[in-house]
Amino acid sequence: MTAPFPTLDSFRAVLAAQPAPDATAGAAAAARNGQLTKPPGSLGRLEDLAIWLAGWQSRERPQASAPQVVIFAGNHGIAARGVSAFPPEVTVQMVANFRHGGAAINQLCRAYGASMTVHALDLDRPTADFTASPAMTEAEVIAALTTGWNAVDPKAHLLVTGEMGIGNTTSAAAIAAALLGGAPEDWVGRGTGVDDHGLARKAEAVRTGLATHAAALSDPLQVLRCLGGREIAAMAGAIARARSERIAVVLDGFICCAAALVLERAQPGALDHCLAGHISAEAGHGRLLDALGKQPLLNLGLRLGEGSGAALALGVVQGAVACHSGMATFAEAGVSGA
Ligand SMILES: O=C(O)c1ccc[n+]([C@@H]2O[C@H](COP(=O)([O-])O)[C@@H](O)[C@H]2O)c1
Ligand SMILES: Cc1cc2nc[nH]c2cc1C
Repeated sequence: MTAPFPTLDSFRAVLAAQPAPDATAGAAAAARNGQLTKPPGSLGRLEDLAIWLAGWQSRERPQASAPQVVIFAGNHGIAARGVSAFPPEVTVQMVANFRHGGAAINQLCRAYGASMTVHALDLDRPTADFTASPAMTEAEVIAALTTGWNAVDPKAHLLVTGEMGIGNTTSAAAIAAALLGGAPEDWVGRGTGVDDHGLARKAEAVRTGLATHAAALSDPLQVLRCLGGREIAAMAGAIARARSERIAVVLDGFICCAAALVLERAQPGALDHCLAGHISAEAGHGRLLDALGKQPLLNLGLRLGEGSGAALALGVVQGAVACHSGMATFAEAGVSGA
């Protein structure tokens, strides 16, 4: 299927016409939850998770055995400004590692029974350095959104969007600063491990980028085009497609959430089908999650990206679904109620 948005304005229209969860299925799942052999509420957030997922999947008993992980890779012009601890060639090298099964995300996909696809977006053609000109043309950002849109398997029970892109924490920080305000220093972090000088170069790059594109920043989709990257746009496209298929999404770290933020700002409520898988160690992620109104499932100090924190959270969702669908009711088990 080709994506139904040849322009950013048509993508905006797609976002404005997305489906809602099925309240009847949610109510049926909540009723079942109330009958299960446990004190009411004793499974905490697992109960809410299963009920929420039932609404999106339109079934009383939700499923989580067939999750999909999509990994998008992109290269960034901003990387030439000394904003990463690693050189840009690592992006293409890690794509090869993903394809050979050697990365962390490959192991986590195996652990949780997730399928995984890897999408390298024009790696030999980095985006423009956003301090000087827009990172992407409209055609380029549409192409990346379309790659993301088309990467989603409509049969998946859940979606994780992951990324790989040297320099992309600077791009994500610029997006967050543009859409949420605050100082560049509030949004830049150590990324792959930059020192204090690298951190200062990141803040300076964000400051210059915001000044260069000031006239365009009132439109979230222009923020994505001017300050984003191809893998960031592809994640936004995949998250939007998942919503159109009513597939719930588990968000990953700082870069994934910056992509998601673009959708939320373009269309409030666009992330109702998303949950925060984890809080990453990247400095601005907690503030970003607060702005999205999402409470992370896990806090493990991860700062890897590539969908790893969200993939780990798949295990929690699978636990929630296993309890909801497999437990006996008080009546079935002959257990006395309160
Ligand atoms: O997911 C996160 O929160 C996260 C935090 C720090 C770094 N990363 C990963 O590291 C890369 C970006 O870091 P950097 O220093 O090159 O901007 C990119 O490939 C991300 O997947 C990811
Ligand atoms: C080695 C390496 C692996 C990664 N995976 C996601 N981002 C990454 C960044 C680096 C540098």
